Amino acid sequence: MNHRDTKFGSIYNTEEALIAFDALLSEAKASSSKVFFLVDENTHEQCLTRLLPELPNLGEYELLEVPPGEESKSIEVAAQLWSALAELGANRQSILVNVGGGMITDLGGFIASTYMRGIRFCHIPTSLLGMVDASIGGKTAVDVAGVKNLVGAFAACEGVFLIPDFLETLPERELRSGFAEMLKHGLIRDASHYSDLIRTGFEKVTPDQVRASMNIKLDVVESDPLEAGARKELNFGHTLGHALESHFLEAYPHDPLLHGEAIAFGMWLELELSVLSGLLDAEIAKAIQSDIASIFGRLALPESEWESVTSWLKYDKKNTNHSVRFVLLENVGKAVIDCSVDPSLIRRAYENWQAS
Ligand SMILES: O=C(O)C(=O)C[C@@H](O)[C@H](O)[C@H](O)COP(=O)(O)O
Repeated sequence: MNHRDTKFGSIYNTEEALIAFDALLSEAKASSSKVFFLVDENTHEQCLTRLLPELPNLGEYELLEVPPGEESKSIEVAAQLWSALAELGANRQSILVNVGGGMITDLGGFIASTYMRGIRFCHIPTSLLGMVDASIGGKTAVDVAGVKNLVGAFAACEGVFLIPDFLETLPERELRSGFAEMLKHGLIRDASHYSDLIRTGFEKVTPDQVRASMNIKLDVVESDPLEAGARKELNFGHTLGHALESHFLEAYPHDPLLHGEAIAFGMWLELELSVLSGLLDAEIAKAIQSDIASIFGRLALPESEWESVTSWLKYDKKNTNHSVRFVLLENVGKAVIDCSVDPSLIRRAYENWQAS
């Protein structure tokens, strides 16, 4: 089978994914393990209804549904789901199947790894971001007090079943959001992956490119599963990106930035910081920043809002002794972790961004 076994579960690709998932269901049926699907309203309608008829071994199952959007990735929704699992008779033999984007796989992974101190779970990522990033590597989390992924745990799932056909169900904005994480993989580890993606564009992303991006993430995660060092590279664009995302969730709850959009702007800013810190050639940064702007547009952010954005930096998990640590680039494909940056440079990066 064309799959890759990892410390955080096996990854099954394309044609093999349905067969492998059906085999898991068959095993669950044989051992009378109760199966629960976690979906949001969109993935229920557009993905689960397409998936279920393809599964000859699907027996009885229970459905858990949450509203779409980052607001569902909360401790309150997690508590409702724990209660629902208990009421529906979930036990240590049960398996939770998370069908959705990053919000569903982060949330579902979190409730499964904590319910009864951990039940089996697997992911069927339906968004580009879920496929190349969120479903891989065992990070589970909910947002607390507005802080992205503040509470969670590393937990291994039974498997990630990758069905690229689900990309057809995605609105353009979601596809573009996931593309940001693919660009990130190229920027931190593989210049040719980056150029290939820029040549293709997010609208025409191919299953091969999805697999290539996923494999970059897997290589990083396998080398440092618990983020003691190299895995921090995957946080390029996320220090300021998460701060932007938290600010928008708080200030514009009905029109927040998507995760990948925030990360794209975060990467623009952290490229600028890489130049201002003397690590990266300004021309190289300018070319990538122009790629980012042509895909994600520009974001006008008044100074008063920038103050709010920077106030979220104190919660970043990479901080050391209360000092913010960035992941910067010294070249395309070469990231540097644990970079401390003078606050005046962060301010200049913002000013240059707004003037660009
Ligand atoms: O898997 C990782 O490690 C990452 O940092 C990948 C990120 O793209 C991803 O968004 C992750 O969920 C962010 O994690 P966090 O540790 O910064 O909350």
